[in-house]
Amino acid sequence: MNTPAPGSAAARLGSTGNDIEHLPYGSYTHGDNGPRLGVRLGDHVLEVSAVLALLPSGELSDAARTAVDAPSLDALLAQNRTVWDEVRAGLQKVLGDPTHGEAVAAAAIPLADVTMGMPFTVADYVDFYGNEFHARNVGRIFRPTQEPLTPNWKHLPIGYHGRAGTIVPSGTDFPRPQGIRLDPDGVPTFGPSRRLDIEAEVGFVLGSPVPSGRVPLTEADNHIFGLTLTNDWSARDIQSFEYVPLGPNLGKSFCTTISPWITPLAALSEARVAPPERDTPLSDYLDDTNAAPWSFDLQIEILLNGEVVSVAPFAETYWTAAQMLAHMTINGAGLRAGDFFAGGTISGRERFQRGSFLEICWGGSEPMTLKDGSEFTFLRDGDEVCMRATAPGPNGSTIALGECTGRVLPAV
Ligand SMILES: O=C(O)/C=C/C(=O)CC(=O)CC(=O)O
Ligand SMILES: [Ca+2]
Ligand SMILES: [Mg+2]
Repeated sequence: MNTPAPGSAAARLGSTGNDIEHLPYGSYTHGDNGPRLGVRLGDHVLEVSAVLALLPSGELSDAARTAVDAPSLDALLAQNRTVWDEVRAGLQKVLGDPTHGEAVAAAAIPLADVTMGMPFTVADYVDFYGNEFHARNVGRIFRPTQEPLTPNWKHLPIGYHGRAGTIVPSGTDFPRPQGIRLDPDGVPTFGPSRRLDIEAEVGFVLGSPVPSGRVPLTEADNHIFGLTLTNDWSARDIQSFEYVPLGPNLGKSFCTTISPWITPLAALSEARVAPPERDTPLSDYLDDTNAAPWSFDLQIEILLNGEVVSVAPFAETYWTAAQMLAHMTINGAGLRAGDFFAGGTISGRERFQRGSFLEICWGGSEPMTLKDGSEFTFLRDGDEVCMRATAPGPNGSTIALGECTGRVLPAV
């Protein structure tokens, strides 16, 4: 990797996974100050507007200066790729410059001293179903007498609209959801979920609004600002009773956790890989035969109470984020700054590459044995799930995505 100039903030503060090639954004509160838009360098957060104020006057556009003088990413998302790139280049310039190293390091705040909030205001939220291994597994478990893959699956990225208002930043504990599910005798009964689960996903943050419709595959880079690890907590018993025929609703709308750090797309330039080979001809708007590679080499580790229980390979996801975005807008629907979509539960070929306990433990019929010898199927009160991932970064660096953690509290 490029060694940062001695004395620069990058040299003083940067660490593997969070060096000058990464620079994820978040919204932090420090004592009575904040929330403010921050950028992460090593185990510190820096106020973006303060860092960019160190650029020589005239080097930053008014649009960029105004957008970062803000509590979160919202104003920056409302700008466009040119401004996004300008801000990142400005941060890299200041943080790599030894002249500013001492001042920036003195103003840096240890992560242990801040509270991270939602990095942006979620506008609309869509959750896709883009991974073929997951879709086949869930099909077999939920609909054992039918073809696992529905007839539409290879023709379009299936998705449903989720609940934007219950997306929370990592570290937010939540009570076990309650709802109507079948009791052991098959009678619909109200009560706490008995099949509380996770879904390991990558979420994509959108910006550069389009008032109405159509973001072609070639424009995806101009609208996908960045990405974040996402856990779409799912109450399988509530979900499996309610979802016919309109899809998931309360079984998934109680809480969705994201990492508070949004990794900019530019930091993942080296992690981009081709998606799995397509075996079904696609409509022109989805046909990515000759498109730039739009998948990512990301291995997502899933930890249950600190124990790694699965490693989910994102690159196995069949539909790409560019295709999902093209699909979301092909009917004329525009996009707003802060729109967010998750790509679907990530699973691979092997059992311990699956991104949900539903799949790993096959609907509860195949418990897994934890390190302490106990058997596990679905989440218990007090369980904590953490997701983390690394990817190859620019110039030989490593990108460590921000962690996505949550804990289940007893039902209220
Ligand atoms: O009913 C089904 O086949 C599956 C439902 C889901 O798993 C929904 C979901 O959240 C999609 C995903 O994350 O892949
Ligand atoms: Ca999901
Ligand atoms: Mg959810």
